[in-house]
Amino acid sequence: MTDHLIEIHGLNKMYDSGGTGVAAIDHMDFFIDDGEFVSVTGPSGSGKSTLLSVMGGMNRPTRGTVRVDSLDLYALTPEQRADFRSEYLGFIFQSFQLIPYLTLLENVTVPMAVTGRKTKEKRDMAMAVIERVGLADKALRLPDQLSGGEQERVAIARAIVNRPPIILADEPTGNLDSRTALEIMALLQELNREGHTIIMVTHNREMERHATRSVRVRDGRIETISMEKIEDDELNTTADSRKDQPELEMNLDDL
Ligand SMILES: Nc1ncnc2c1ncn2[C@@H]1O[C@H](COP(=O)(O)OP(=O)(O)OP(=O)(O)O)[C@@H](O)[C@H]1O
Repeated sequence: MTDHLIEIHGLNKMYDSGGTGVAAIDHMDFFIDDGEFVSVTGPSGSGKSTLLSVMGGMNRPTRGTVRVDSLDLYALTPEQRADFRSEYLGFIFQSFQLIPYLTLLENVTVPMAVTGRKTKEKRDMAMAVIERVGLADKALRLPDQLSGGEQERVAIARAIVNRPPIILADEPTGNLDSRTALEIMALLQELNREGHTIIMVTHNREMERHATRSVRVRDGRIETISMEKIEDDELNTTADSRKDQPELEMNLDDL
């Protein structure tokens, strides 16, 4: 049994780029504990998205292991890995990846398609997370009838609807203005406080301070990694910087 929720050992990922190998991940070792909110920052092309997809069981590494809750992800069969993903992971992408012809409610219901839950139960669970992210009055709208920040909240609602212990977020604020980005970060912090472990990839170092620990990558390697949680007073600074922001319409207690 491992003590860490996620363990990365000797990780390497090569891509074939016109006959030349590109090392998107060039030997990484680190771990993430249950309850952390880890930011992964680094310049464009440094391997952040590759790392997230490898950690999410979607991109087989060339060498090394990824263990989640002591499961060796790439020793599983593809079916076992798919089951693992639906049980353990919620994904949030920069581009939202909402289905344009489905309502917000239907979009959030999609990850429950394979859960065998009854239709009413799925609808109730979807509505609970939609309320949670402050969009109950817009549940029957289509994605293009929502603002960018609202679409991001739908993407978050969809990611948490199956109550996964781990949320993987790839540039969750990349398409948002700074005020909306802060609202989204506040929502991620709330989810983290309630027990979701979050790994967030971002090129924006401003977002790093909202996490409890940071990993900086460059050229596929770890440049720096903070081993200690970011202190509470630093997080309070973050909270202070949000004082001027409007109250979020969220019911954070009912999940
Ligand atoms: N499918 C692929 N085939 C070949 N090379 C790839 C592929 N995906 C990524 N790469 C290369 O691997 C390296 C790391 O890419 P990756 O997308 O992981 O970086 P990133 O830090 O997420 O970048 P960005 O911030 O621009 O999204 C880059 O050199 C990229 O060109």
